[in-house]
Parts: sequence; structure tokens; C-alpha cells
Amino acid sequence: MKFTDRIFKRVEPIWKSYMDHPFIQGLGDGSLDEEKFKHWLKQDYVYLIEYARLFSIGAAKSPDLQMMTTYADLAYDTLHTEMDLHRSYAKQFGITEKELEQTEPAQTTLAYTSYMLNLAQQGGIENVIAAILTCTWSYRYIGLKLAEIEDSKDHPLYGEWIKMYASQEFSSSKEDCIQLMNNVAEGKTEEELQRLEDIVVNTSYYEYMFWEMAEKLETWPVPVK
Ligand SMILES: Cc1ncc(C[n+]2csc(CCO)c2C)c(N)n1
Repeated sequence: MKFTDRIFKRVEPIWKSYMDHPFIQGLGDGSLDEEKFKHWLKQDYVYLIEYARLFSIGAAKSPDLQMMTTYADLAYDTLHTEMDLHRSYAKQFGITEKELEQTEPAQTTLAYTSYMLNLAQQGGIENVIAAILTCTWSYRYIGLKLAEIEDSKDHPLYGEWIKMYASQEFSSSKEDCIQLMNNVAEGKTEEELQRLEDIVVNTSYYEYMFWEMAEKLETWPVPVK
């Protein structure tokens, strides 16, 4: 059994719960409140900036050229393809790129990105890929499931979101990440594998919290700005 098969077994119940989350259900049936989507969009934009940094740390820590190229390509895809989707949605909502970029991260956004960046900076390349895996893989999982819902891809607002995350392009990002995870898992002790698996479980919880943050329009408890 591949290491990622074992990981999937452990995180599947958490990922399944995403599909019952009101934010995801609203994306799928088109009933999602625009304010909630805008909140997700802005928070996700600043999240993706840190995420691209994570891929860049992966490139810097790569032991060979092939791995370095994969990480650099993933950073490129995030900064261009994925963030272009966000910029185009922002334009539709009259949100400027500067506004997007200057979004103050909510507590969940900051906690999630800080957790991943801390792991990536303190450890080796295995920490980087373990921190990244849930993000790319779970969006593909959600995208495919939402695409199965009749007419979901034709929704005037959320259709593009579903098409993007269900796309072939994102499938190859996911496959690259799965392969990177299985490559670095080779030769690791059971204790080391457990620790990596726990990172994927924690980021799976953070993904749930990110949906919850958008659904509840979460910001800091005492706004001072
Ligand atoms: C909170 C959050 N988690 C996951 C993704 C999805 N995602 C981030 S990077 C990447 C692969 C290459 O761009 C994918 C699919 C997101 N947007 N926001």
C-alpha cells in the first residue's frame, strides 16, 4: 500500500465532512451567500500568497533538479492559474487587486498558514510536502464531487470555481503532490511516517476550519482597525 493510500484512509472522514458543510453545499447548489464567498475569496488570496511561499521553500530544499522543478511549477500554478481565478472573481465584485492583497488574515487563515510555514522552515523536505498535501488534494476531491451535481458547472457565479478545481490541470497538481509525498516517505521509520501522517490530519482539520471561517464571516474578536 502506498503511503498516501494509508493517509487517505485516515483523513477520509474529515474530507467527507467538508461535503456536508453549509459553505460547500451552497457552492454546489448555487445558494451560497455572495458575502460569504467574497470573504472566502479575500482570505484565500492571502492564504495562497503564503502557500506559494511554501512551494518555494520546497524548491529551495529540494535535493535534485527534478523535484525542484515540480515545486517551482506548483508555485507558478498557484501564483498564476489559481490566483488568476481569484483576481477575476474580485474584478466581478469590484474588489481591486490591492484590496485583495491587503486583506488582513483572519485568525484561522493566520493559524493555518503559520502552522504550515513553521513546519516547512524547521524541518526537511518531507515536512514541506506533508503540509502541502491536504490543500491540493482535498480541493480536487471537493471539485470532483461538486462537478457531479447537475448544472453546478453552469452556475453563473460558482460554476467557474467548480470547473477550475475539477479540472485536469488541478488533477496533475494533485498527482504531483501525491508522488512527492510517496517519494519522500520511502525508507522512513514508522515513527517518522506517523508524524507526517499527523501533519496531514491537522491540515485536514484546518481546511474544515477555513470553510467554517468563510461561512461565519470570521474576523478577529475585537476589531481595532
Ligand atoms: C484554504 C485553501 N486550501 C486549498 C486550496 C487549493 N489549492 C491551493 S494551492 C493548489 C495547487 C496549485 O495551485 C490548490 C489546489 C485553496 N485555494 N485554499
